[in-house]
Parts: sequence; structure tokens; C-alpha cells
Amino acid sequence: MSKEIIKIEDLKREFTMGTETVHALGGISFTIKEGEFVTIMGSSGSGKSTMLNILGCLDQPTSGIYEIDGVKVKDLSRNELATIRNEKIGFIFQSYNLLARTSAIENVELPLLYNSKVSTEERRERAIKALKMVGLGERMDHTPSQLSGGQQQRVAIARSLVNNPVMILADEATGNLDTRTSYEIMSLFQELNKQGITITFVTHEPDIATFSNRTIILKDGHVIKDYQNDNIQSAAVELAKLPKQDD
Ligand SMILES: Nc1ncnc2c1ncn2[C@@H]1O[C@H](COP(=O)(O)OP(=O)(O)OP(=O)(O)O)[C@@H](O)[C@H]1O
Repeated sequence: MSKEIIKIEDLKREFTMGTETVHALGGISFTIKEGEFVTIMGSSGSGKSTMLNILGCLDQPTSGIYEIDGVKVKDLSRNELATIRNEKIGFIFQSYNLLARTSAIENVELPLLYNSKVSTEERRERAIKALKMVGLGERMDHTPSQLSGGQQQRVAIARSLVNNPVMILADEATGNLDTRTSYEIMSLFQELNKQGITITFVTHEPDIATFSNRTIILKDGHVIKDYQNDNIQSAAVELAKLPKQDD
């Protein structure tokens, strides 16, 4: 049996707005096991961002259980939450969130700067390995402005991998990319997943979900569907079907 990476039970998140209470998440339960590639979908206002913030230990639920890699997140201090975020989760955002004027390799090294157990040499070696994994071995000294959007997202993916997280958590990670580039990035996610990396991908784009193994659909703060995808599309195959670009 694979290990449970995420365990959520009857999770609720309420916001108080004046005299009104908004039930952003109204009692959600699911588990994500090691090696899964899950997309979390839902229309605007369904609770995706609220869920993502809790999964990423950026926010705490009002009630219910959240465990990541066996750690109960509820009672952790701010510092402990920061450590969990840094050690267990690889974040990928729509807008890449790279440091400008900083080379790809230095961007990828960043999460390791807080890890006193990792020497300077090891930091460099791990960053090089991560950049090679995402196909950017030849672009390590380029700054974000010298890279395309897809390449910047690859740097962000390398940065998310460098700490060997238990899960990659992606927030609309292809939202800023054209179709061709987003399929290239999805193909990379599929390759990483084949290597055993657990991925949770929050998106509102249905075609992105066809590349994942499982989809959880939220509506009004509840899970309305949670299904295994028995017709997983290959992003590399879909990419090859796209019309050729003019050179
Ligand atoms: N800080 C907050 N204060 C009050 N209400 C909030 C807060 N954050 C979210 N909500 C409410 O919770 C519900 C879920 O919001 P959430 O942002 O999680 O949806 P979403 O699915 O991410 O939407 P979108 O796709 O538009 O980003 C909405 O009704 C929203 O108005």
C-alpha cells in the first residue's frame, strides 16, 4: 500500500465578514497517496484557493484534520509551518515567482539556503541536477528576463524539486502559457510523476485535468466528484498533434 501524503478529514474554513459567515470549505475529506497526480478543479468561488492555501500550510482550517506526510498541521507554530512548507512542499505558481536579475541556478538554490545541513557544494550540485531534470542544463546562468515563459516555469519546477519535497503543489501553473508551452510543461509533470513524484495541481482548465490520474471537483466548498481518470491523455502526444508553428 502506498503511503498517505495528504490526509484531510471534515475540513472546514469559514471567514467572518461583518455579521456574515462565509463557508469557503464546508467539510471536505480526501486522501492523496504517494505517486498520485491529482488535479483539483472547480468554478470561480468553489474554494480552490482556500484549499490550496491550507494544503500549502499558508492558512489553517477553522476545524477538521489536515496531515501532510504524517504531520498534524493544526497545532504548529508559524515557524514550524514555515519549516514544513520548505521541507515537504514544492510550490509552483502561475507567475513563476522567480527572483529577477538572479540566474536560474541561484533561483533553484534558494530553498536550500535555509538548510544548514546542505553545504555550498552540495547546494550547487543539487541545483544543477534539478535543472538538468527539467531540460535546462544549458541555461543555468540565464536570468528570468533571458528565458521564455515556459523556460521560467521549468526553473520554478526545478526550484520546487531541489529540496526533495513529498509533494509538488501547483497553482494554475500553466495559466500564463500558450497551449503548446502548457502541454510541454504538462508533459514534464507527467514525466516527473512517472518517476514517483506526487503532484497536486489546482486548475480551472478541464484539459489540464485529462493529463492527471485523478480529479477532485469542488463546488460551493464541497467535493462533488472525486474520480480516477481511466483515459489519461499523454501531453507529449497531444503536443505532437498541435499544428506546427511557423519558424
Ligand atoms: N479572506 C476571505 N474573506 C472572506 N471570504 C473569502 C475569503 N477568501 C475566500 N472567501 C470566499 O470563499 C469562497 C471560496 O473562495 P476561493 O477563493 O477559495 O474560490 P476559488 O475557487 O479559488 O475561486 P477563483 O477560481 O475565482 O480563484 C468564495 O465565496 C470567497 O468569496
